Amino acid sequence: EGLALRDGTRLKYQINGFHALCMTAMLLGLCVSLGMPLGYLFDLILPLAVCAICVSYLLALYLYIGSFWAPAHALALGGNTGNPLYDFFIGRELNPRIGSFDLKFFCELRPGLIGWVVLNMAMMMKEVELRDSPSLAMLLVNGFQLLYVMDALWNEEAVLTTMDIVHDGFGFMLAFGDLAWVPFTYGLQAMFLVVHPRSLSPPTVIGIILLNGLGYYIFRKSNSQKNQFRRDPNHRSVAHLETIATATGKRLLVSGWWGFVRHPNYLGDILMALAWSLPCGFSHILPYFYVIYFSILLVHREARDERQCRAKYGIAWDNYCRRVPYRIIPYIY
Ligand SMILES: NC(=O)C1=CN([C@@H]2O[C@H](COP(=O)(O)OP(=O)(O)OC[C@H]3O[C@@H](n4cnc5c(N)ncnc54)[C@H](OP(=O)(O)O)[C@@H]3O)[C@@H](O)[C@H]2O)C=CC1
Ligand SMILES: CC(C)=CCC[C@@H](C)[C@H]1CC=C2C3=C(CC[C@@]21C)[C@@]1(C)CC[C@H](O)C(C)(C)[C@@H]1CC3
Repeated sequence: EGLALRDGTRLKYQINGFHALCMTAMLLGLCVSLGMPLGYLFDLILPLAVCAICVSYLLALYLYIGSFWAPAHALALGGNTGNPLYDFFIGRELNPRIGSFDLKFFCELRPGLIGWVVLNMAMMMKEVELRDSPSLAMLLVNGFQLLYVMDALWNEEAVLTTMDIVHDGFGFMLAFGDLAWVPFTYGLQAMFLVVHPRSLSPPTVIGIILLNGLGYYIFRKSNSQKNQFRRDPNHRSVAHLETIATATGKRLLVSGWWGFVRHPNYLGDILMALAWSLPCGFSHILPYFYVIYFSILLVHREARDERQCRAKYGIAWDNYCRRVPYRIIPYIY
C-alpha cells in the first residue's frame, strides 16, 4: 500500500527486490558458465571500492542540490539545520524520487545487498581458481550471508517501516552506507578466507550452523511478530499477546519476543554476525570487524529508537521499560 507522508499523500513502491536478486543470480550463473572469470573481482576490489565511494559522493551531492527544489512537506525533520556540511551528511529530503522511482528505497536494499552477494560469489570463485574447490568455511560464510540477503529482499515491505525510510533524510551517510559500506565491508570474511584458507572440524561446523540458526530464528520470529502486530493486532498469531496502551492509540507488546528484551531482533542479528566471523578462526581481527562495528551500530540505534519512542509514547514507554528492563541481551544489557 506504500508509505503515508506527513501531508497525507501515499507513496507507492515496487516490491520486487527478490526478483531482482534471482535475475542477478541467473545472470551470474550464465556468465560463469560462459567462462567469465568472476574471481577476477577479487583483484579489482580496491578500484571497485574507490568507484563506489566516488559514486556515493556524486549521489549525495545530487541529493543535496535537488533537495532545494523539494516542497517543504518532503523534507526530513533532521538534516535541515542550515549547516550545509551537516545537512549534506544527514540528508535534507526524506524520500527523493525521479518520477515514480524512489532513490532511498532502491539504494537501501538493491545495490548494497545484491552487490554484497555478488562479491561473496566472486570470492568463492577466486578460491576455486586458487585451490580447485571452495572450502567449507567459504561455503558457510556465503550460505549464511545469502540467507540474510534473501530474507531482507523477501521481506522487502518491512523495510518501509524502518526509521531509515520513515524518519531519516537521504544524504551522504545513507548513500555511502548503501553503495560502498555494505558491499565492501559486510563481505570481509569471504575476502579474508581467499587469502587465509581455513579447515574446520565437523563439531565446529555444527556449532557454527546452530549459532547462525538460533540467531536467524530470533531475528525472523521477533521481526515478523512485531510486523504482524502492527499490521493487524487481532491476527490469531498475535491476538493472545499481552500489550500496554499508549496515548497515541497504538499498543506496545509486553509479552512474546518483545517481552523478552526490548530489541530481540538486534540480539538475533548480533548472534548471526558472530556466526559469520567464526568460520575464519581467531588468527586475525579483520573477520570480526563486522560483528564489532554492528554491535556499536545497534547499541547507538537502540538509544536513538528509545529516544524516539519515549517522545512518542511518554509514560507508556517508561512502563514498558519497567516491565522489560533489558535492551538487547537478557540480564546483561
Ligand atoms: N545489517 C545491518 O546493517 C542492519 C540491520 N538492522 C536490522 O534491521 C531490523 C529493523 O531494525 P530497526 O529499523 O532498527 O528497528 P525495529 O524493527 O527494532 O523497530 C523499532 C520500532 O518498533 C516499534 N516497537 C518497539 N518496541 C515495540 C513493542 N514492544 N511493541 C510494538 N512495537 C514496538 C517502535 O515503532 P512503532 O511503535 O512506531 O511501530 C520502534 O520505533 C533489525 O532486525 C535490525 O537488527 C538494522 C540496522 C542495520
Ligand atoms: C558507517 C555507515 C555509513 C553506516 C550507515 C548505516 C547503513 C549501512 C545501515 C543503516 C540501516 C541499514 C539497514 C540494512 C543495511 C545497512 C543499513 C543501510 C538492512 C537493509 C540490512 C538487511 C536487513 O534485513 C534489513 C532489511 C532489516 C536492514 C534495514 C536497515
